[in-house]
Amino acid sequence: MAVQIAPSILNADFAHLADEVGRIAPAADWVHVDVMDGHFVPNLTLGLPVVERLAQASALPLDCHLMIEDPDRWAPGYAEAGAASVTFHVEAARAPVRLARDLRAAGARAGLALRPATAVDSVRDVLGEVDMLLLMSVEPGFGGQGFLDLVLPKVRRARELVTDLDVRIQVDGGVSSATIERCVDAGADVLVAGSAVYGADDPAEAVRALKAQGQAAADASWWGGAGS
Ligand SMILES: O=C(CO)[C@H](O)[C@H](O)COP(=O)(O)O
Ligand SMILES: [Co+2]
Repeated sequence: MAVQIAPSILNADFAHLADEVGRIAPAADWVHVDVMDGHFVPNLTLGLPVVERLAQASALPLDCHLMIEDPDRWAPGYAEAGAASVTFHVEAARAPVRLARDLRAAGARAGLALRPATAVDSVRDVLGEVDMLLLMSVEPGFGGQGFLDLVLPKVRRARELVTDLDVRIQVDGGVSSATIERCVDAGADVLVAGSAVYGADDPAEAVRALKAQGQAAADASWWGGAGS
């Protein structure tokens, strides 16, 4: 299974978003768009109108990470706006199964996100309804935070639980050349990297380097190639 890199534009220049996506487009698999509402997390970023225009302007598929309250109400709009993947937090959703089905019906991949303190086993019965499980390795809200090692056993557990399912495991927060191997070795196959990519002189080259490092770790891992 190919390891994928989804650079987060959280630390990109918001005045030139389309250009910033263009800088990673030659190397990235997705562009990770962090939507924050100032309620679910103590930060406010961007919303539906920006995502709608970015989906039209971007050469990459949009991987929207919704850190918002009431995703049951708002998330399907992101799928309709053109996001290829829409991930909502289980801590905020009232009806995660229905919402995942709504997202898929709207043509998007459905993702379920867990804050660092939320146990993977709490969503095991829902995994058959989603395309991706996002495990946060920082408290959501800000880029540039230190990686929380506590995510690693959660990633391993998640990889065990999706053995017979077509579900990607995404790790988000503090992913860099110093942490990516541990994430992939545990079982992650989609890595979000914000500051490690946009803080580099050559963001596309940073993505290529992370991908090569991640793929080598996957090939050597206990689960390597086991996923679909
Ligand atoms: O969801 C997020 C924060 O809530 C971001 O995707 C994440 O923090 C990426 O930035 P960095 O790689 O700098 O940690
Ligand atoms: Co994110």
